[in-house]
Amino acid sequence: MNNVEIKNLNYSYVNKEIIKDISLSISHGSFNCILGPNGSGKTTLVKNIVKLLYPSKDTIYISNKEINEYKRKELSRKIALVPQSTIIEYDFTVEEIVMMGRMPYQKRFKTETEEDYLIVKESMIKTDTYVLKDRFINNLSGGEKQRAIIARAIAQEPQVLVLDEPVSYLDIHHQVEIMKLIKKLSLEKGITVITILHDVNLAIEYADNIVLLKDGKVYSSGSSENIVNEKSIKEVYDVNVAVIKNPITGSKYVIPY
Ligand SMILES: Nc1ncnc2c1ncn2[C@@H]1O[C@H](COP(=O)(O)OP(=O)(O)OP(=O)(O)O)[C@@H](O)[C@H]1O
Repeated sequence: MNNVEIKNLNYSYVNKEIIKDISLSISHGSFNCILGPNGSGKTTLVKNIVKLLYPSKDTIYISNKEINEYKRKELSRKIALVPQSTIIEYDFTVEEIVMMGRMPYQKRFKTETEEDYLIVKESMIKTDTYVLKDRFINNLSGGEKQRAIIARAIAQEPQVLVLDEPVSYLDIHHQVEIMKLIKKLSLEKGITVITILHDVNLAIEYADNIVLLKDGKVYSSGSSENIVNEKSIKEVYDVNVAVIKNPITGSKYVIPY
């Protein structure tokens, strides 16, 4: 069953065409990585998928329902975004930020329930942010803040989790922890993951499906076995690479030279 279906999506900023006739079928519970050079349209594509930008009618379907037919709160229960950077104007604590993930489930003028607090606590424990719960978000390091934003998205209990370069600010320990956590959520809870990554090798390790974007078009899409090779990486990123076998995992490993 497909969870996210994109049909002939085009998107332009003012007069500049960025997304050019993209079609993708993303199956329920799969782990998808979007790769491509700077400016190739990755963020613009995911902003369309979460309706931060407005895709034209009949181009994006979430659980077989056209995205424009969703009410905002209903869509927020289906799909959560971890953006590339998050600016928070006011001094909220980590716990308050993560609680914001529960807003799509709360009735107007009602306070948080015990269940909300439980889910918020679990989300913080999973992302290693529980120890930070009373700290102000704007006093945290980039990586700590990023983990809190991921906790907020998890607290949203989405069916589709969309992440824009979620590990860019993280040290190697937390990179691995967060990628493992996202993979676990995908496997155990059947969450569909769509994540932008810059690290091709990380994508090879975690993705069921890789989408290689070039100039706003899908260059290729499929398993790393099928689509990652010297030619595709050269054509998409304009860099020479050797693709070897990872001695630990047995999967492909890309070395630029
Ligand atoms: N709000 C905007 N108005 C006009 N042009 C924009 C806007 N946002 C992005 N662009 C342009 O659209 C193109 C694609 O940008 P996008 O952020 O989608 O690329 P990306 O692949 O995510 O890049 P990166 O890897 O650098 O994050 C770029 O040329 C960018 O300058």
